[in-house]
Amino acid sequence: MKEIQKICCVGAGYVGGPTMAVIAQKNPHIQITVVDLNEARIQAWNDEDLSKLPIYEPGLDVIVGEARGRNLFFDTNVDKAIDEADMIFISVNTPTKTYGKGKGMAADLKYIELCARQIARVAKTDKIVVEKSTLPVRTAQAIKRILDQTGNGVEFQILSNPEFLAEGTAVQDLMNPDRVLIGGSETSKGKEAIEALAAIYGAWVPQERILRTNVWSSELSKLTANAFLAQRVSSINAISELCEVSGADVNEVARAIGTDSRIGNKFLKASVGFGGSCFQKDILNLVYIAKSYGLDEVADYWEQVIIMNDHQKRRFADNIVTTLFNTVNGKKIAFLGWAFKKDTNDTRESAAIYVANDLIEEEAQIHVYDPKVTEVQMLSDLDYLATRDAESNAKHLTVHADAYKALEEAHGIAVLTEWDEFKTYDWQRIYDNMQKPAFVFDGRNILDHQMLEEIGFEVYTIGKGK
Ligand SMILES: NC(=O)C1=CN([C@@H]2O[C@H](COP(=O)(O)OP(=O)(O)OC[C@H]3O[C@@H](n4cnc5c(N)ncnc54)[C@H](O)[C@@H]3O)[C@@H](O)[C@H]2O)C=CC1
Ligand SMILES: O=C(O)[C@H]1O[C@H](OP(=O)(O)OP(=O)(O)OC[C@H]2O[C@@H](n3ccc(=O)[nH]c3=O)[C@H](O)[C@@H]2O)[C@H](O)[C@@H](O)[C@@H]1O
Repeated sequence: MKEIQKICCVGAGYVGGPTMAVIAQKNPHIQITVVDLNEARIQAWNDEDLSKLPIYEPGLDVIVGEARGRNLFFDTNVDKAIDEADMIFISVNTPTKTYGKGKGMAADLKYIELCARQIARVAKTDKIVVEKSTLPVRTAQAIKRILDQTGNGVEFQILSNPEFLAEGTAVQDLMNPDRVLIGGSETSKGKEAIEALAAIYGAWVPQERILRTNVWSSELSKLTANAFLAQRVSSINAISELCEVSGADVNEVARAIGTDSRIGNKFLKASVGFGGSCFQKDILNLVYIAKSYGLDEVADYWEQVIIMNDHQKRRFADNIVTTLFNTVNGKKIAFLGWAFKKDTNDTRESAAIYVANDLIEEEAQIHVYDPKVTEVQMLSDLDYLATRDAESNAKHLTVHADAYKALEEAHGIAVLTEWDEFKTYDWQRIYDNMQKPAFVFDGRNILDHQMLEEIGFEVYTIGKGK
Protein backbone atom coordinates (compact mmCIF):
# COMPACT_ATOMS: atom_id res chain seq x y z
CA MET A 1 0.00 0.00 0.00
CA LYS A 2 1.30 3.42 -0.97
CA GLU A 3 1.90 5.59 2.06
CA ILE A 4 0.23 8.98 1.94
CA GLN A 5 2.75 11.82 2.09
CA LYS A 6 0.77 14.85 1.05
CA ILE A 7 -2.85 15.72 1.68
CA CYS A 8 -4.86 18.59 0.25
CA CYS A 9 -8.16 19.62 1.79
CA VAL A 10 -10.42 21.82 -0.31
CA GLY A 11 -12.56 23.97 2.02
CA ALA A 12 -11.18 25.64 5.14
CA GLY A 13 -14.46 25.82 7.03
CA TYR A 14 -15.86 24.43 10.26
CA VAL A 15 -15.05 20.90 9.12
CA GLY A 16 -11.95 21.26 6.92
CA GLY A 17 -10.04 23.45 9.40
CA PRO A 18 -10.42 21.47 12.64
CA THR A 19 -10.32 18.04 10.95
CA MET A 20 -7.08 18.74 9.14
CA ALA A 21 -5.54 20.38 12.20
CA VAL A 22 -6.10 17.19 14.20
CA ILE A 23 -4.94 14.88 11.39
CA ALA A 24 -1.80 17.03 11.06
CA GLN A 25 -1.13 17.02 14.77
CA LYS A 26 -1.43 13.23 14.92
CA ASN A 27 0.50 12.57 11.69
CA PRO A 28 3.52 14.89 11.74
CA HIS A 29 5.05 12.99 8.80
CA ILE A 30 2.19 13.97 6.45
CA GLN A 31 2.16 17.42 4.88
CA ILE A 32 -1.34 18.87 4.84
CA THR A 33 -2.45 21.94 2.91
CA VAL A 34 -5.92 23.31 3.49
CA VAL A 35 -7.04 25.51 0.62
CA ASP A 36 -9.98 27.83 0.13
CA LEU A 37 -11.14 30.42 -2.40
CA ASN A 38 -12.00 32.73 0.46
CA GLU A 39 -8.83 34.77 0.95
CA ALA A 40 -9.96 36.43 4.17
CA ARG A 41 -10.63 33.03 5.70
CA ILE A 42 -7.20 31.72 4.76
CA GLN A 43 -5.58 34.88 6.06
CA ALA A 44 -7.38 34.39 9.39
CA TRP A 45 -6.20 30.75 9.58
CA ASN A 46 -2.68 32.10 9.12
CA ASP A 47 -3.01 34.90 11.66
CA GLU A 48 -0.19 34.90 14.16
CA ASP A 49 -2.67 35.77 16.85
CA LEU A 50 -4.37 32.42 17.42
CA SER A 51 -7.40 34.09 18.95
CA LYS A 52 -8.20 35.38 15.46
CA LEU A 53 -8.75 31.98 13.81
CA PRO A 54 -11.86 32.21 11.62
CA ILE A 55 -13.83 29.78 13.72
CA TYR A 56 -14.06 29.51 17.46
CA GLU A 57 -13.67 26.01 18.90
CA PRO A 58 -12.35 25.33 22.39
CA GLY A 59 -8.81 23.88 22.18
CA LEU A 60 -8.39 24.46 18.44
CA ASP A 61 -5.89 27.30 18.85
CA VAL A 62 -3.45 25.02 20.67
CA ILE A 63 -3.57 22.34 17.97
CA VAL A 64 -3.26 24.80 15.11
CA GLY A 65 -0.43 26.51 16.99
CA GLU A 66 1.44 23.22 17.24
CA ALA A 67 1.02 21.97 13.67
CA ARG A 68 0.85 25.16 11.58
CA GLY A 69 4.01 25.86 9.66
CA ARG A 70 5.35 22.39 10.56
CA ASN A 71 3.10 20.11 8.51
CA LEU A 72 -0.13 22.11 8.38
CA PHE A 73 -0.53 24.93 5.87
CA PHE A 74 -3.38 27.19 4.82
CA ASP A 75 -3.30 28.57 1.30
CA THR A 76 -5.38 30.00 -1.53
CA ASN A 77 -3.46 28.20 -4.27
CA VAL A 78 -5.91 25.37 -4.87
CA ASP A 79 -4.32 24.04 -8.07
CA LYS A 80 -0.88 23.65 -6.53
CA ALA A 81 -2.16 21.81 -3.48
CA ILE A 82 -4.25 19.45 -5.63
CA ASP A 83 -1.35 18.80 -7.96
CA GLU A 84 1.04 17.84 -5.17
CA ALA A 85 -1.33 15.73 -3.05
CA ASP A 86 -1.76 11.95 -2.96
CA MET A 87 -5.07 12.33 -1.18
CA ILE A 88 -7.62 15.14 -1.58
CA PHE A 89 -10.41 15.81 0.89
CA ILE A 90 -13.43 17.66 -0.44
CA SER A 91 -14.79 19.64 2.48
CA VAL A 92 -16.73 22.38 0.75
CA ASN A 93 -20.18 23.57 1.71
CA THR A 94 -23.28 21.74 0.47
CA PRO A 95 -26.14 24.09 1.32
CA THR A 96 -29.80 23.60 0.52
CA LYS A 97 -30.61 24.72 -3.04
CA THR A 98 -32.17 28.16 -3.21
CA TYR A 99 -33.22 28.01 -6.88
CA GLY A 100 -34.54 25.74 -9.60
CA LYS A 101 -35.36 22.06 -9.28
CA GLY A 102 -35.28 20.88 -5.68
CA LYS A 103 -35.29 24.48 -4.39
CA GLY A 104 -35.55 24.55 -0.60
CA MET A 105 -34.95 20.79 -0.32
CA ALA A 106 -32.12 19.26 -2.32
CA ALA A 107 -28.44 19.77 -1.55
CA ASP A 108 -26.77 22.26 -3.86
CA LEU A 109 -23.85 20.33 -5.29
CA LYS A 110 -22.40 23.12 -7.42
CA TYR A 111 -19.36 23.58 -5.15
CA ILE A 112 -18.75 19.83 -5.16
CA GLU A 113 -18.93 19.67 -8.93
CA LEU A 114 -16.63 22.66 -9.36
CA CYS A 115 -14.18 21.01 -7.05
CA ALA A 116 -14.35 17.70 -8.93
CA ARG A 117 -13.78 19.46 -12.25
CA GLN A 118 -10.83 21.33 -10.83
CA ILE A 119 -9.28 18.11 -9.50
CA ALA A 120 -9.83 16.45 -12.90
CA ARG A 121 -8.18 19.34 -14.71
CA VAL A 122 -5.16 19.62 -12.44
CA ALA A 123 -4.33 16.04 -11.44
CA LYS A 124 -1.38 14.50 -13.28
CA THR A 125 -0.90 11.55 -10.94
CA ASP A 126 -3.28 9.02 -9.33
CA LYS A 127 -5.28 10.44 -6.44
CA ILE A 128 -7.53 9.26 -3.68
CA VAL A 129 -10.47 11.66 -3.45
CA VAL A 130 -12.27 11.70 -0.12
CA GLU A 131 -15.79 13.07 0.27
CA LYS A 132 -15.71 14.80 3.64
CA SER A 133 -18.70 17.04 2.92
CA THR A 134 -22.12 15.62 3.67
CA LEU A 135 -23.58 14.43 0.38
CA PRO A 136 -26.69 12.77 -1.00
CA VAL A 137 -26.40 9.03 -1.41
CA ARG A 138 -24.79 8.15 -4.77
CA THR A 139 -22.91 11.44 -5.18
CA ALA A 140 -19.64 9.51 -5.41
CA GLN A 141 -20.88 8.11 -8.69
CA ALA A 142 -21.29 11.60 -10.15
CA ILE A 143 -17.87 12.67 -8.87
CA LYS A 144 -16.29 9.57 -10.37
CA ARG A 145 -17.86 10.22 -13.77
CA ILE A 146 -16.64 13.81 -13.83
CA LEU A 147 -13.15 12.78 -12.76
CA ASP A 148 -12.89 9.89 -15.21
CA GLN A 149 -14.41 11.68 -18.19
CA THR A 150 -12.74 15.07 -17.87
CA GLY A 151 -9.47 13.99 -16.27
CA ASN A 152 -6.01 13.44 -17.72
CA GLY A 153 -6.23 9.64 -17.75
CA VAL A 154 -4.96 9.25 -14.19
CA GLU A 155 -6.74 6.94 -11.77
CA PHE A 156 -9.07 8.19 -9.04
CA GLN A 157 -10.36 6.25 -6.07
CA ILE A 158 -13.37 7.85 -4.40
CA LEU A 159 -13.95 7.35 -0.69
CA SER A 160 -16.76 8.59 1.49
CA ASN A 161 -15.59 9.68 4.94
CA PRO A 162 -18.36 11.75 6.50
CA GLU A 163 -17.60 13.87 9.51
CA PHE A 164 -19.57 13.48 12.74
CA LEU A 165 -18.03 16.26 14.85
CA ALA A 166 -20.38 18.67 16.56
CA GLU A 167 -19.53 22.34 16.79
CA GLY A 168 -18.39 23.57 20.18
CA THR A 169 -16.88 20.15 20.89
CA ALA A 170 -15.12 19.65 17.56
CA VAL A 171 -11.66 19.05 18.98
CA GLN A 172 -12.89 16.63 21.62
CA ASP A 173 -15.02 14.78 19.03
CA LEU A 174 -12.11 14.54 16.60
CA MET A 175 -9.67 13.38 19.27
CA ASN A 176 -12.00 10.71 20.58
CA PRO A 177 -14.56 9.83 17.93
CA ASP A 178 -17.27 7.23 18.59
CA ARG A 179 -16.39 5.94 15.14
CA VAL A 180 -14.73 6.91 11.90
CA LEU A 181 -16.66 5.81 8.83
CA ILE A 182 -14.94 5.02 5.56
CA GLY A 183 -16.89 3.92 2.52
CA GLY A 184 -15.10 2.71 -0.57
CA SER A 185 -15.36 0.47 -3.57
CA GLU A 186 -15.03 -3.27 -3.01
CA THR A 187 -12.33 -3.69 -5.68
CA SER A 188 -8.74 -4.35 -4.60
CA LYS A 189 -7.75 -0.75 -5.45
CA GLY A 190 -10.79 0.49 -3.53
CA LYS A 191 -9.79 -1.56 -0.50
CA GLU A 192 -6.24 -0.25 -0.73
CA ALA A 193 -7.55 3.32 -0.69
CA ILE A 194 -9.75 2.57 2.33
CA GLU A 195 -6.73 1.19 4.19
CA ALA A 196 -4.59 4.21 3.27
CA LEU A 197 -7.16 6.48 4.90
CA ALA A 198 -7.69 4.09 7.82
CA ALA A 199 -3.93 4.24 8.49
CA ILE A 200 -4.11 8.02 8.85
CA TYR A 201 -6.89 7.78 11.45
CA GLY A 202 -5.13 4.77 12.95
CA ALA A 203 -2.50 7.18 14.28
CA TRP A 204 -4.88 7.86 17.16
CA VAL A 205 -8.19 6.05 16.64
CA PRO A 206 -8.41 2.38 17.71
CA GLN A 207 -8.92 0.11 14.68
CA GLU A 208 -12.20 -1.31 16.01
CA ARG A 209 -13.69 2.18 15.82
CA ILE A 210 -12.83 2.55 12.14
CA LEU A 211 -15.81 1.21 10.24
CA ARG A 212 -15.45 0.17 6.61
CA THR A 213 -18.56 0.03 4.39
CA ASN A 214 -19.51 0.43 0.77
CA VAL A 215 -19.72 4.02 -0.49
CA TRP A 216 -23.51 4.23 -0.58
CA SER A 217 -23.92 3.02 3.01
CA SER A 218 -21.37 5.56 4.17
CA GLU A 219 -23.04 8.45 2.35
CA LEU A 220 -26.48 7.49 3.60
CA SER A 221 -25.30 6.85 7.17
CA LYS A 222 -24.29 10.48 7.55
CA LEU A 223 -27.72 11.81 6.56
CA THR A 224 -29.35 9.15 8.72
CA ALA A 225 -27.26 9.96 11.79
CA ASN A 226 -28.22 13.64 11.62
CA ALA A 227 -31.86 12.77 10.97
CA PHE A 228 -31.97 10.50 14.03
CA LEU A 229 -30.31 13.11 16.26
CA ALA A 230 -32.63 15.88 15.10
CA GLN A 231 -35.60 13.57 15.45
CA ARG A 232 -34.81 13.08 19.14
CA VAL A 233 -34.79 16.84 19.69
CA SER A 234 -38.09 17.27 17.85
CA SER A 235 -39.56 14.33 19.78
CA ILE A 236 -38.71 15.81 23.16
CA ASN A 237 -39.83 19.25 21.98
CA ALA A 238 -43.19 17.80 20.95
CA ILE A 239 -43.51 16.34 24.43
CA SER A 240 -42.48 19.70 25.95
CA GLU A 241 -45.62 21.31 24.58
CA LEU A 242 -47.72 18.54 26.06
CA CYS A 243 -45.95 19.03 29.39
CA GLU A 244 -46.81 22.71 29.43
CA VAL A 245 -50.53 22.01 29.22
CA SER A 246 -50.66 18.89 31.36
CA GLY A 247 -48.59 19.81 34.40
CA ALA A 248 -45.77 17.37 33.62
CA ASP A 249 -42.18 18.66 33.59
CA VAL A 250 -40.19 17.84 30.45
CA ASN A 251 -36.90 17.62 32.36
CA GLU A 252 -38.38 14.97 34.61
CA VAL A 253 -39.88 13.12 31.65
CA ALA A 254 -36.52 13.25 29.81
CA ARG A 255 -34.73 11.88 32.86
CA ALA A 256 -37.31 9.17 33.33
CA ILE A 257 -37.14 7.92 29.76
CA GLY A 258 -33.41 8.57 29.33
CA THR A 259 -32.48 6.11 32.06
CA ASP A 260 -33.89 3.33 29.88
CA SER A 261 -30.69 2.10 28.29
CA ARG A 262 -32.57 1.39 25.05
CA ILE A 263 -33.49 5.06 24.77
CA GLY A 264 -30.39 6.64 26.33
CA ASN A 265 -30.12 10.09 27.86
CA LYS A 266 -28.42 12.12 25.12
CA PHE A 267 -30.18 14.60 22.82
CA LEU A 268 -33.23 14.79 25.04
CA LYS A 269 -32.86 18.39 26.05
CA ALA A 270 -36.00 20.35 25.21
CA SER A 271 -35.17 23.70 23.66
CA VAL A 272 -36.38 26.61 21.62
CA GLY A 273 -35.61 24.43 18.59
CA PHE A 274 -32.53 22.99 16.99
CA GLY A 275 -30.37 25.09 14.72
CA GLY A 276 -27.02 24.63 13.06
CA SER A 277 -25.97 24.36 9.47
CA CYS A 278 -26.74 20.70 9.06
CA PHE A 279 -29.76 19.18 10.79
CA GLN A 280 -32.35 20.97 8.69
CA LYS A 281 -30.31 20.85 5.50
CA ASP A 282 -29.58 17.15 5.81
CA ILE A 283 -33.15 16.15 6.66
CA LEU A 284 -34.51 18.21 3.76
CA ASN A 285 -32.01 16.44 1.58
CA LEU A 286 -33.14 13.05 2.89
CA VAL A 287 -36.76 14.02 2.26
CA TYR A 288 -35.88 15.09 -1.27
CA ILE A 289 -34.05 11.87 -2.01
CA ALA A 290 -36.93 9.77 -0.65
CA LYS A 291 -39.40 11.75 -2.78
CA SER A 292 -37.26 11.40 -5.86
CA TYR A 293 -37.42 7.60 -5.44
CA GLY A 294 -41.23 7.90 -5.03
CA LEU A 295 -41.12 7.03 -1.32
CA ASP A 296 -43.70 9.57 -0.19
CA GLU A 297 -44.42 8.05 3.23
CA VAL A 298 -40.72 7.95 4.05
CA ALA A 299 -40.37 11.57 2.97
CA ASP A 300 -43.40 12.69 5.02
CA TYR A 301 -42.13 10.87 8.09
CA TRP A 302 -38.82 12.75 8.14
CA GLU A 303 -40.29 16.07 7.09
CA GLN A 304 -42.31 16.07 10.29
CA VAL A 305 -39.05 16.57 12.25
CA ILE A 306 -38.62 19.94 10.52
CA ILE A 307 -42.27 20.89 10.85
CA MET A 308 -42.08 20.27 14.59
CA ASN A 309 -38.90 22.31 14.88
CA ASP A 310 -40.40 25.28 13.05
CA HIS A 311 -43.43 25.06 15.32
CA GLN A 312 -41.24 25.07 18.43
CA LYS A 313 -39.41 28.25 17.39
CA ARG A 314 -42.65 29.99 16.44
CA ARG A 315 -44.50 29.11 19.61
CA PHE A 316 -41.61 30.41 21.72
CA ALA A 317 -41.95 33.83 20.04
CA ASP A 318 -45.76 33.66 20.27
CA ASN A 319 -45.56 32.96 23.97
CA ILE A 320 -43.42 36.05 24.52
CA VAL A 321 -46.01 38.22 22.76
CA THR A 322 -48.98 36.67 24.56
CA THR A 323 -47.33 36.88 27.96
CA LEU A 324 -46.32 40.51 27.49
CA PHE A 325 -50.02 41.43 27.43
CA ASN A 326 -50.42 40.62 23.74
CA THR A 327 -48.11 43.31 22.46
CA VAL A 328 -44.38 43.81 22.21
CA ASN A 329 -44.70 46.92 20.06
CA GLY A 330 -41.84 49.26 21.06
CA LYS A 331 -40.89 47.01 23.96
CA LYS A 332 -37.32 46.04 24.70
CA ILE A 333 -36.82 42.29 24.51
CA ALA A 334 -33.30 41.26 25.52
CA PHE A 335 -31.78 38.14 24.00
CA LEU A 336 -29.10 36.22 25.84
CA GLY A 337 -27.32 34.38 23.06
CA TRP A 338 -27.56 34.30 19.28
CA ALA A 339 -25.33 31.32 18.34
CA PHE A 340 -27.15 28.06 17.55
CA LYS A 341 -25.52 26.43 20.59
CA LYS A 342 -22.92 27.34 23.18
CA ASP A 343 -19.17 27.43 22.60
CA THR A 344 -19.40 28.36 18.94
CA ASN A 345 -19.64 31.59 16.96
CA ASP A 346 -21.69 29.81 14.31
CA THR A 347 -25.21 31.17 13.86
CA ARG A 348 -26.41 29.24 10.85
CA GLU A 349 -30.11 28.36 11.24
CA SER A 350 -29.98 29.48 14.87
CA ALA A 351 -33.40 29.60 16.53
CA ALA A 352 -32.54 33.13 17.72
CA ILE A 353 -32.77 34.44 14.15
CA TYR A 354 -36.32 33.17 13.68
CA VAL A 355 -37.51 34.27 17.11
CA ALA A 356 -36.05 37.75 16.52
CA ASN A 357 -37.67 37.90 13.11
CA ASP A 358 -41.11 37.02 14.52
CA LEU A 359 -40.76 39.58 17.31
CA ILE A 360 -39.62 42.29 14.91
CA GLU A 361 -42.76 41.59 12.87
CA GLU A 362 -44.56 42.58 16.08
CA GLU A 363 -42.47 45.79 16.23
CA ALA A 364 -40.35 44.76 19.22
CA GLN A 365 -36.91 46.23 19.85
CA ILE A 366 -34.45 43.37 20.17
CA HIS A 367 -31.29 43.88 22.21
CA VAL A 368 -28.76 41.06 22.02
CA TYR A 369 -25.74 39.96 23.93
CA ASP A 370 -23.74 36.96 22.70
CA PRO A 371 -20.16 36.39 23.85
CA LYS A 372 -18.93 35.29 20.40
CA VAL A 373 -21.22 36.54 17.66
CA THR A 374 -20.62 39.89 15.96
CA GLU A 375 -23.23 42.52 15.12
CA VAL A 376 -22.42 42.22 11.42
CA GLN A 377 -23.22 38.52 11.57
CA MET A 378 -26.52 39.03 13.41
CA LEU A 379 -27.71 41.63 10.93
CA SER A 380 -26.66 39.53 7.99
CA ASP A 381 -28.60 36.57 9.48
CA LEU A 382 -31.75 38.67 9.68
CA ASP A 383 -31.25 40.16 6.23
CA TYR A 384 -30.83 36.66 4.80
CA LEU A 385 -34.43 35.87 5.73
CA ALA A 386 -35.49 38.73 3.43
CA THR A 387 -38.55 39.51 5.57
CA ARG A 388 -37.85 43.27 5.47
CA ASP A 389 -35.12 45.59 4.23
CA ALA A 390 -31.73 45.88 5.94
CA GLU A 391 -32.47 49.34 7.25
CA SER A 392 -35.58 48.15 9.13
CA ASN A 393 -33.69 45.21 10.58
CA ALA A 394 -30.95 47.55 11.82
CA LYS A 395 -33.57 49.80 13.43
CA HIS A 396 -34.98 46.89 15.42
CA LEU A 397 -31.76 45.20 16.50
CA THR A 398 -29.21 46.56 18.97
CA VAL A 399 -26.15 44.54 19.82
CA HIS A 400 -24.31 44.96 23.13
CA ALA A 401 -20.82 43.99 24.23
CA ASP A 402 -21.98 44.06 27.85
CA ALA A 403 -24.77 41.69 28.93
CA TYR A 404 -25.99 43.95 31.73
CA LYS A 405 -26.44 46.83 29.28
CA ALA A 406 -28.45 44.55 26.99
CA LEU A 407 -30.74 43.62 29.88
CA GLU A 408 -31.19 47.08 31.38
CA GLU A 409 -34.77 48.40 31.22
CA ALA A 410 -35.89 45.30 29.31
CA HIS A 411 -39.53 44.22 29.43
CA GLY A 412 -38.55 40.61 28.91
CA ILE A 413 -35.44 38.44 28.68
CA ALA A 414 -35.22 35.47 26.34
CA VAL A 415 -32.44 32.91 26.70
CA LEU A 416 -31.69 31.62 23.21
CA THR A 417 -28.28 29.96 23.65
CA GLU A 418 -27.09 27.92 26.63
CA TRP A 419 -23.80 29.81 27.26
CA ASP A 420 -22.55 28.86 30.75
CA GLU A 421 -21.83 32.47 31.73
CA PHE A 422 -25.56 33.32 31.77
CA LYS A 423 -25.96 31.15 34.87
CA THR A 424 -23.38 33.13 36.78
CA TYR A 425 -24.91 36.59 36.32
CA ASP A 426 -26.06 38.79 39.20
CA TRP A 427 -29.78 38.19 38.65
CA GLN A 428 -30.81 40.46 41.53
CA ARG A 429 -29.03 43.35 39.83
CA ILE A 430 -30.68 42.45 36.53
CA TYR A 431 -34.10 42.34 38.20
CA ASP A 432 -33.58 45.70 39.87
CA ASN A 433 -32.81 47.34 36.52
CA MET A 434 -35.70 45.82 34.54
CA GLN A 435 -39.25 46.88 33.78
CA LYS A 436 -41.84 45.18 36.00
CA PRO A 437 -43.30 42.64 35.86
CA ALA A 438 -39.89 41.21 34.93
CA PHE A 439 -40.30 38.29 32.55
CA VAL A 440 -37.71 35.62 31.74
CA PHE A 441 -38.30 33.13 28.92
CA ASP A 442 -35.73 30.40 29.31
CA GLY A 443 -35.51 28.73 25.92
CA ARG A 444 -32.72 26.47 27.10
CA ASN A 445 -33.78 25.53 30.62
CA ILE A 446 -30.43 26.59 32.03
CA LEU A 447 -31.22 29.16 34.70
CA ASP A 448 -32.06 28.50 38.34
CA HIS A 449 -35.78 29.15 38.10
CA GLN A 450 -36.49 28.86 41.79
CA MET A 451 -33.88 31.49 42.58
CA LEU A 452 -35.27 33.77 39.84
CA GLU A 453 -38.81 33.43 41.19
CA GLU A 454 -37.63 34.18 44.70
CA ILE A 455 -36.08 37.39 43.38
CA GLY A 456 -39.42 38.30 41.79
CA PHE A 457 -39.09 37.28 38.13
CA GLU A 458 -41.94 35.67 36.23
CA VAL A 459 -40.27 32.69 34.60
CA TYR A 460 -41.47 30.82 31.52
CA THR A 461 -39.74 27.56 30.75
CA ILE A 462 -39.93 25.23 27.81
CA GLY A 463 -41.82 22.14 28.91
CA LYS A 464 -43.11 23.27 32.28
CA GLY A 465 -46.58 24.67 32.71
CA LYS A 466 -47.45 27.62 34.92
N1 LIG B 1 -20.29 22.42 10.33
C1 LIG B 1 -20.29 21.21 10.86
O1 LIG B 1 -20.27 21.07 12.07
C2 LIG B 1 -20.31 20.00 10.00
C3 LIG B 1 -20.42 20.09 8.64
N2 LIG B 1 -20.42 18.94 7.86
C4 LIG B 1 -20.47 19.03 6.40
O2 LIG B 1 -19.18 19.45 5.93
C5 LIG B 1 -19.30 20.27 4.77
C6 LIG B 1 -18.60 21.59 5.00
O3 LIG B 1 -19.25 22.25 6.08
P1 LIG B 1 -18.60 23.51 6.80
O4 LIG B 1 -17.16 23.26 7.02
O5 LIG B 1 -19.49 23.81 7.94
O6 LIG B 1 -18.78 24.61 5.64
P2 LIG B 1 -18.12 26.06 5.55
O7 LIG B 1 -19.04 26.88 4.74
O8 LIG B 1 -17.70 26.51 6.91
O9 LIG B 1 -16.76 25.80 4.71
C7 LIG B 1 -16.74 25.44 3.39
C8 LIG B 1 -15.60 26.21 2.71
O10 LIG B 1 -15.43 25.70 1.39
C9 LIG B 1 -14.97 26.78 0.57
N3 LIG B 1 -15.16 26.42 -0.84
C10 LIG B 1 -16.31 26.21 -1.52
N4 LIG B 1 -16.06 25.85 -2.78
C11 LIG B 1 -14.71 25.85 -2.93
C12 LIG B 1 -13.85 25.55 -4.01
N5 LIG B 1 -14.32 25.16 -5.20
N6 LIG B 1 -12.52 25.66 -3.80
C13 LIG B 1 -12.03 26.03 -2.60
N7 LIG B 1 -12.80 26.31 -1.54
C14 LIG B 1 -14.13 26.22 -1.70
C15 LIG B 1 -15.80 27.95 1.03
O11 LIG B 1 -15.18 29.16 0.69
C16 LIG B 1 -15.84 27.71 2.56
O12 LIG B 1 -14.84 28.42 3.25
C17 LIG B 1 -20.81 20.37 4.49
O13 LIG B 1 -21.16 19.39 3.56
C18 LIG B 1 -21.43 20.05 5.84
O14 LIG B 1 -22.72 19.48 5.69
C19 LIG B 1 -20.29 17.72 8.43
C20 LIG B 1 -20.15 17.57 9.78
C21 LIG B 1 -20.15 18.70 10.68
O1 LIG C 1 -23.33 17.26 10.40
C1 LIG C 1 -23.16 18.12 11.23
O2 LIG C 1 -23.05 19.32 10.97
C2 LIG C 1 -23.15 17.81 12.70
O3 LIG C 1 -24.48 18.11 13.19
C3 LIG C 1 -24.64 17.96 14.59
O4 LIG C 1 -23.73 18.81 15.28
P1 LIG C 1 -24.01 20.36 15.53
O5 LIG C 1 -25.11 20.82 14.65
O6 LIG C 1 -22.70 21.03 15.45
O7 LIG C 1 -24.47 20.46 17.05
P2 LIG C 1 -25.46 19.58 17.97
O8 LIG C 1 -24.83 19.43 19.29
O9 LIG C 1 -25.90 18.35 17.31
O10 LIG C 1 -26.70 20.55 18.15
C4 LIG C 1 -27.57 20.84 17.07
C5 LIG C 1 -28.74 21.67 17.57
O11 LIG C 1 -29.62 20.89 18.37
C6 LIG C 1 -29.85 21.52 19.61
N1 LIG C 1 -30.04 20.47 20.64
C7 LIG C 1 -29.15 19.46 20.77
C8 LIG C 1 -29.34 18.47 21.71
C9 LIG C 1 -30.46 18.51 22.54
O12 LIG C 1 -30.70 17.66 23.42
N2 LIG C 1 -31.34 19.55 22.40
C10 LIG C 1 -31.16 20.53 21.45
O13 LIG C 1 -32.00 21.44 21.35
C11 LIG C 1 -28.59 22.35 19.85
O14 LIG C 1 -28.83 23.39 20.75
C12 LIG C 1 -28.32 22.85 18.45
O15 LIG C 1 -29.12 23.97 18.15
C13 LIG C 1 -24.33 16.52 14.98
O16 LIG C 1 -24.41 16.39 16.40
C14 LIG C 1 -22.94 16.12 14.50
O17 LIG C 1 -22.71 14.74 14.77
C15 LIG C 1 -22.83 16.36 12.99
O18 LIG C 1 -21.54 16.05 12.52
